[in-house]
Amino acid sequence: MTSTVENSAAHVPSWRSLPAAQQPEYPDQEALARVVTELESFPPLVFAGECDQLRARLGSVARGEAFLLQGGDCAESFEGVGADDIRAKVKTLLQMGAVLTYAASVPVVKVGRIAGQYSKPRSKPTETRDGVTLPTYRGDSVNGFDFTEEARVPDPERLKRMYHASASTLNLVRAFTTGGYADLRQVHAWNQDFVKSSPSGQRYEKLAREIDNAMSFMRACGAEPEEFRTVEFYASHEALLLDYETALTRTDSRTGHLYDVSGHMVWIGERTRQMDGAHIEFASKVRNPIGVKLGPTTTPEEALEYIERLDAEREPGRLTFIVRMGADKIRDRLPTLVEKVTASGAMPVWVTDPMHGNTFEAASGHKTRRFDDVLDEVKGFFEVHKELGTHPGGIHVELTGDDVTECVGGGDEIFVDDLHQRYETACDPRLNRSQSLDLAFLVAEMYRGQ
Ligand SMILES: O=C[C@H](O)[C@H](O)COP(=O)(O)O
Ligand SMILES: C=C(OP(=O)(O)O)C(=O)O
Repeated sequence: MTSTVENSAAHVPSWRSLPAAQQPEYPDQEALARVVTELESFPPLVFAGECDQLRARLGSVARGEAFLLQGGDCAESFEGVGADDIRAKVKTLLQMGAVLTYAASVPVVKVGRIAGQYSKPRSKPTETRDGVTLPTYRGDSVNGFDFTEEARVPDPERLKRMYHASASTLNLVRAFTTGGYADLRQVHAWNQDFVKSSPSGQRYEKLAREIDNAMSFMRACGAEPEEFRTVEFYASHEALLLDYETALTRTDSRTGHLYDVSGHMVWIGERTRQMDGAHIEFASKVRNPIGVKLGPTTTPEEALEYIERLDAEREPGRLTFIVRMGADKIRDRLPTLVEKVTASGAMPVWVTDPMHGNTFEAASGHKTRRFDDVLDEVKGFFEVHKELGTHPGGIHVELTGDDVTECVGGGDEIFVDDLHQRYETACDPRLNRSQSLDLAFLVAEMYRGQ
């Protein structure tokens, strides 16, 4: 991972002249220009070689040899850059990874929605409370969550805070995943604060004992691979704010290619995937593995055009389609997409995001999701792939390591009346730790049945 990445200020990025949806309207353009110049001088957050490695891992997923677990916050916050918060998220993903690897017997590629997920596209530009209308909150990278006029003004200085928050997070994630915390001999330790109180924790503990036995057996046979001690973990976020992503796009001196060094993988969201828009053009120019969210209105022709634009070489691992149709639509809409894409000879990674198509507002006013709808969309995704003989490549979920009450249902059931108890998300409702583990067990069962 020694590639040097140079600043690409000399390149005139083609995407800058195209319409870009969901960008903040900064009142002070000179301040923005100063911040962008500063960001261009900052070192990369990830190395180009790491992005290549993730592309290769996703290539295995595309070929049906591995499974992608992508998850983390809906919106990271600058306040959440504490060790406890980050550890809880990493721990949850490691536990889910252990469940999937062991119970589904498949290598799991672990990618966090982490260290860069600070920007949110919104349905409406404004929010009204008690007759007062203010600009909507667009993530800590843009404006403040507080409902005040001052907080809601987009501030370019926040782009620098996003960079520094991402750097600290990534630093800790790297320490956790390579410095001993992710050692498989810790499978029990990850569960310690959790096991007694929760059914999923108890189920996990049983699985951890089996993993322990399997490892003891392997050690007795003289085998203790490096993979037991460290975990490959990658960072991803939505490439939404093009001022930021462009400033962190650099030329890799090894190859001369552009890489967005703000994260290993970036995705283009449902609201910014316009074919003639700046986001798709941007994604077409960088060599990172790219995700595109596909909502229920996506046509097969569009999917094929994304492949032409983003993966003309048909390189397995380059393009991931993150399907978020809703539990009520996936069985109807996904089959034609998969059929036509497969018939074209392309081999994208197919991943289900069972969160974004299943949001509704509870009577209390909380945005929420039913665990059963999430599960049903995942089931639909597996059914479609089974029917077509294609590979259900992974899941993409919004989750947290904390015991929040944002989504209803799950084995340790949360009811609509519980939502107010710990509703902490800055934007969309996340699965809590227990619901995340429940989901991992159920997905492992579905994968085995495939
Ligand atoms: O996380 C995704 C979007 O940013 C989010 O669903 C938008 O939410 P909104 O419809 O409340 O704007
Ligand atoms: C905004 C998101 O999703 P989508 O683009 O699918 O709505 C997200 O994943 O944060």
